[in-house]
Amino acid sequence: MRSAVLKSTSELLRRSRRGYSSSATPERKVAILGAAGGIGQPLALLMKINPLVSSLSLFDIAGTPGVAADVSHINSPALVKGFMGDDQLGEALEGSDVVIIPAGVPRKPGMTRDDLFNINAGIVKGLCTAIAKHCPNALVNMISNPVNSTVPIAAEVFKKAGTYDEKKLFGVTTLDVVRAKTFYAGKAGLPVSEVNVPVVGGHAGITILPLFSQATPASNSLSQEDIVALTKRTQDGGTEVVEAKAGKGSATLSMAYAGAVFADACLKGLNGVPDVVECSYVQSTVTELPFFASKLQRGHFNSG
Ligand SMILES: NC(=O)c1ccc[n+]([C@@H]2O[C@H](COP(=O)([O-])OP(=O)(O)OC[C@H]3O[C@@H](n4cnc5c(N)ncnc54)[C@H](O)[C@@H]3O)[C@@H](O)[C@H]2O)c1
Ligand SMILES: O=C(O)C[C@H](O)C(=O)O
Repeated sequence: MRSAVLKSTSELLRRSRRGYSSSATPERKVAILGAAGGIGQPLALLMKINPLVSSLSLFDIAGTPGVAADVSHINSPALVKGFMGDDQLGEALEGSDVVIIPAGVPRKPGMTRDDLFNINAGIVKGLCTAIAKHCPNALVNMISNPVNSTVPIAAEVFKKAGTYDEKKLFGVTTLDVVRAKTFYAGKAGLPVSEVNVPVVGGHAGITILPLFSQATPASNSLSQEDIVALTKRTQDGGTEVVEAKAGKGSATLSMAYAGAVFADACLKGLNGVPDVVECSYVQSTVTELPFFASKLQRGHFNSG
């Protein structure tokens, strides 16, 4: 009996240290802007079942009452509310710890991410202006493309509002990492759950730089041709999905997964969980470029 109690207490402490104990976990509000979209809906589902989320705010220009009603029936702790239209944006954002932005148009075959700039830049500008006003301390996870441009746009909006903190603005490049891990593990015949591959640079074509030389576990079965092919497939991963969807949009399900992984890292960082490491596109001094994706750890995900 005593050993069972000790065992369950130590399990509780272990989970608490990892940020998973409901009694020890701080209340965290997550807002998703663009929550009724192709990424937004499965991302809402994944954030609803994340035990670190206590309040989930789903905002879009249309369709959020239905998504919120649907997701809210899942028996996990997060309280879900839907918000629709500009006049509800402030309330959707108020008190948010993490804001995830998949709002904007996706690519169709033949388009580059840059072709989305004109529409998505305006959407991101409007949403970031509201973030600066209603939750200036939130961590912002930018998914909307072109990420290489929407992140600098967000930075300028926050600078103008006087709320910019370079450690709180992230371009979500996790899908590049997810793809690199999957393709590398498949080719090298390694268990995918044990594989790690850093991806640096940016989030468009040749700016996506998977570092297979730093992949773990290392593989000595891959030739130089294999590495070239893996690099190209990772760089073209988005286009592979856009073409396969044949006009019905770009990656949504794998992106929702990747977005949920990255948001979870942000929440763990905020909760003081040590050793959180993810790649992300951020303001950087790693190269001469003002923004660059690289491995982030302490200092970005928490203040330690
Ligand atoms: N970072 C990445 O790795 C990555 C991966 C996949 C897709 N994306 C990008 O994510 C974006 C969304 O893709 P999707 O497939 O979900 O598109 P989608 O069209 O299915 O959904 C976008 C949603 O944004 C909403 N929206 C538009 N303007 C808005 C506004 N002002 N405020 C709030 N919501 C607004 C729309 O109503 C829609 O529900 C695209 O720009 C796409 O290129 C990025
Ligand atoms: O490729 C796209 O347009 C969407 C996204 O950036 C992706 O990498 O899947």
